[in-house]
Amino acid sequence: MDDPVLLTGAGGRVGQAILSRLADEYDWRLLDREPIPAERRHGVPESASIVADVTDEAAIAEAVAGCGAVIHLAGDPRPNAPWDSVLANNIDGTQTVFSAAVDAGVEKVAFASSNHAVGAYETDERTPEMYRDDDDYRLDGTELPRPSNLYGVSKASGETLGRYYHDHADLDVVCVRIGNLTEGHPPREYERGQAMWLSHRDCAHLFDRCLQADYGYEIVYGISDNDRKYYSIDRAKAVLDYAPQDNSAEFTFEGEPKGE
Ligand SMILES: NC(=O)C1=CN([C@@H]2O[C@H](COP(=O)(O)OP(=O)(O)OC[C@H]3O[C@@H](n4cnc5c(N)ncnc54)[C@H](O)[C@@H]3O)[C@@H](O)[C@H]2O)C=CC1
Ligand SMILES: O=C1O[C@H](COP(=O)(O)O)[C@@H](O)[C@H](O)[C@H]1O
Repeated sequence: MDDPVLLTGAGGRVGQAILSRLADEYDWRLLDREPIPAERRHGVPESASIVADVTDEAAIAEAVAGCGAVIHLAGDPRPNAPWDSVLANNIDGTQTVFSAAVDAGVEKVAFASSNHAVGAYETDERTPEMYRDDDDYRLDGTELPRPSNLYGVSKASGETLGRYYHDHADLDVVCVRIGNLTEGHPPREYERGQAMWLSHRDCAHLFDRCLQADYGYEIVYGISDNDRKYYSIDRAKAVLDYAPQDNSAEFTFEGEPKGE
């Protein structure tokens, strides 16, 4: 990807996992509604950092002009976020980004979806067994959304907006149902979190592949190669050439490295 890449939500947790490892690999444009301090730009110049809300059509049109790709992360990430917030930040904001991307002739958009788009598959009958490494239950991205909450509804809506802009405007879209991103170790003493752990380096690698690979419309799961898992990463491997390096089984339940 030689053209500039717009990274929305660049100042947040996922944005930092990506930028801290890939700052030198792309001609980034960073966008966040909060100013991004120098230490969180990782060498990207201030002139390439835009302070704007993703619901601001004019600002997003300007931000995306000339870009070849967008990684769209900006939004309210709280599983308990209220409807008014996810409606504005996650649904309206995502529609604004997809629409502006199409108008600007952007080639591909990687959209940060979530495990909460499908959280209701975790029924009382299946849990906690499905979080364990001896259970073979898998979601693979072909299943219908079954959101956990209104935040999950907003993420399913983003996936559907991506489908719409792919089908009607030929935009290449990959929706990454991100699991649980933590730095340095998997979520501590949390079976579900350890089954859907996404390490920082696997996160950066996965979004790098989203920028490099060829695809039309895809839904993939964004987790590390955990022994415990109920999300298949086969599609991400096949389509994106995703090759994760981390596995929550290399840590104790308390989150300490097991060592050799
Ligand atoms: N952290 C995780 O484990 C997971 C994150 N995700 C998704 O990944 C994306 C990023 O999440 P995090 O980095 O964890 O959240 P975060 O809250 O750390 O970062 C989000 C960033 O987006 C910005 N932002 C929020 N609303 C905005 C708006 N209307 N306009 C412009 N900027 C806005 C915030 O200022 C913040 O810097 C979100 O869409 C979230 O739903 C999905 C699954 C798991
Ligand atoms: O989508 C998200 O999911 C992760 C994991 O969910 P949790 O309910 O197990 O915490 C969450 O940490 C993150 O904030 C959210 O954006």
